[in-house]
Amino acid sequence: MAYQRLQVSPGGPQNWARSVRQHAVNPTAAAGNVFASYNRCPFSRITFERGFLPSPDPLHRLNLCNHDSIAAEWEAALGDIPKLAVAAGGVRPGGSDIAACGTSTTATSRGVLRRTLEALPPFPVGKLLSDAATTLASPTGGLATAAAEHDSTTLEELWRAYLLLSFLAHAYMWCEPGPPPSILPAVLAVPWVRIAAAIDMPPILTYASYNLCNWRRLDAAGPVRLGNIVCLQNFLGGTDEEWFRLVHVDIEARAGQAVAGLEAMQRAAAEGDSDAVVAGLISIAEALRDMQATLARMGEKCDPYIYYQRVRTPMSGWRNNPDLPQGLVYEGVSTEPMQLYGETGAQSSVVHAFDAGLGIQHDQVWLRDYLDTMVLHMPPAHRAFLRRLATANSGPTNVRSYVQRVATAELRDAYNAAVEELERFRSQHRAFAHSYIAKWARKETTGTGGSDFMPALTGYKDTTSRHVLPQ
Ligand code: HEM
Repeated sequence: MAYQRLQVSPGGPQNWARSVRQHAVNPTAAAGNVFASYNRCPFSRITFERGFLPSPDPLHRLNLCNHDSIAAEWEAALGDIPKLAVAAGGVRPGGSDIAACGTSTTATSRGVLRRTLEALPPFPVGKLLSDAATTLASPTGGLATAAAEHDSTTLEELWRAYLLLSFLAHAYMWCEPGPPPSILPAVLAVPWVRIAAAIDMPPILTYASYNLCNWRRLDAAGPVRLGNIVCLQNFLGGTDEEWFRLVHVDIEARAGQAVAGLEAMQRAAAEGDSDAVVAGLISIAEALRDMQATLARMGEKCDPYIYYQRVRTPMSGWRNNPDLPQGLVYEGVSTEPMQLYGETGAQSSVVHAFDAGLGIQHDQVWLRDYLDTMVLHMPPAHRAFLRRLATANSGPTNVRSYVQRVATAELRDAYNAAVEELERFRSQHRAFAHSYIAKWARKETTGTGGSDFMPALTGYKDTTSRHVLPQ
């Protein structure tokens, strides 16, 4: 299936934004902009130590649970997902492939998982939003300071609520056997849309909720590295799912050494500081080598067959997904189905940031459009960061142009080494997409992010290598 054809859908990439605007009946709607404000959210600081991962570390549970029994009930349901999924019969292996082979059931079933989630009391969304608005108006500004202490309701709390509702909704959709339902019940849909709107995110499982907000350190003083991190939340659970996610978190942290210096590198280009530009380029190459070393460890504890059969399905969305060709109706929000891409590494800001820093342009429209759409699934602070990097490319801060103009061997070699490492990462990653997905698919399949992924990943890799500068 050609990716270009996949692009044509009634939903459109802005469908979620439009629906959210129309239906977010948020009593604190005026405060919506406050919640999405860049300098107060846990994603606003992009650091050398942890890159795009949030600071402080993600919340383990809603603080509201301390004095709200209904919030505690929702957290308990979240913790029970792996158990409920097993009791209900587990995910449908391999997504729509099995349906194509005629071995799945035809009608959507309502097993114990779906029945349990439907019976939850209304999520305390109004309380969370009004508490957050109050805290943000306070002198501490919503940051987790000593004064705010652990029980303060902050933006972190809204991101935790986003994770909670995203996992519960995707468990409802995908963690029972048989075809998925075409309607998400209001008990899940309404609070999910409202919380997502408040933090300016789409109501779908994103890389931010699946990976960025989903880890804790075993030794709180130790590094964010494999061996010292575990997941906060799983769908089915088990080593393979946990490891798949933790490899992403480790990669995000390792990228920090380079992404946090990208804007400084661009400024150095404008100031003609060649040594600083070379240093920035070397740090990109080093970060990419570290990222490859971590990605190479994926197979240690995440088996390709288990990944394909069990880990992958719950990440799926409802756009370009043959299981839900019309999309999904969010009951209580709209009677029109929404079409949204599922979770994918393409929503990580790291590779987008390196593309921007190195001036790599994906000229083919279908490749560029897909990455642009993935940016809409990132935290607002990261979108703003990528916009700044892209804007800088139109002036003297463009690093690639600077390297071409000054043309010393040292600059060119450092630039080419960074581009070559990015191409190696993409090439290695493409091989993983083949051995973890394409190899097992019995018919053409799309990524959980909805792309025709093998041609797309080849395209991104080839475009990258074409940016190596001639000697
Ligand atoms: C077994 C491991 C992995 C598999 C099977 C896999 C699969 C995929 C697939 C299928 C896509 C196409 C988009 C879609 O979902 O439709 C994709 C895109 C992407 N993934 Fe992964 N992925 C894996 C690990 C990772 C990791 C660890 C990262 C690191 C952050 C990552 C970053 C990306 C990026 C940046 C893209 C966009 C394409 C590009 O810019 O080259 N992936 N991945």
